[in-house]
Amino acid sequence: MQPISQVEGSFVDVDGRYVIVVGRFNHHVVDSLVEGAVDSLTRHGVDEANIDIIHAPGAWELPLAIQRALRAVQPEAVIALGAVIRGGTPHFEHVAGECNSALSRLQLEFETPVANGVLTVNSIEQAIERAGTKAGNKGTEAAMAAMEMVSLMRRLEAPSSGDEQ
Ligand SMILES: Nc1c(NC[C@H](O)[C@H](O)[C@H](O)CO)[nH]c(=O)[nH]c1=O
Ligand SMILES: CC(=O)[C@@H](O)COP(=O)(O)O
Repeated sequence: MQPISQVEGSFVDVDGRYVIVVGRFNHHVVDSLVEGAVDSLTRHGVDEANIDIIHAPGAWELPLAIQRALRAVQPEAVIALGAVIRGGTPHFEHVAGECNSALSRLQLEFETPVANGVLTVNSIEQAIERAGTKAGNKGTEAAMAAMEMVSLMRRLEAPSSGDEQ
């Protein structure tokens, strides 16, 4: 039986341009997500000159900012960072739900990895736990996913007509 072909991304394809788009709301938490993402990219060899950071007011505005960045910058990947923390009204559901749905749609529409580092949590404590304390750093995780997806996309590149073997 032929071995099943397996393809996965690595962390050595680091010559691409990365755009980090940040929802500033709850910035004390989000700042730690940004720090984790930038640290992860640079420690894996991404040149700081190839990292752009774009700030939007909040998670609701992330999709539009990302769409514009995808068109204008044409990065290898986008890393979306933010912190949506449940309050006392249904607003959380709309902000979190619409943001996540749009990130997924943009990823597919532009065929560009949009790593999701947008916290959607029930409390400030949960947010702090996921921004570099006991539950890790979602910014770091999103950057790692972005680098791996950049590598995987390159390995899955649809061969152009001249490349067919
Ligand atoms: N409550 C949170 C928000 N709310 C603000 C919205 O994102 C948006 O900026 C506003 O509705 C104006 O359009 N944003 C977050 O990122 N996190 C929250 O917890
Ligand atoms: C995610 C939100 O919009 C939320 O933090 C706002 O809080 P509230 O629902 O109490 O207005």
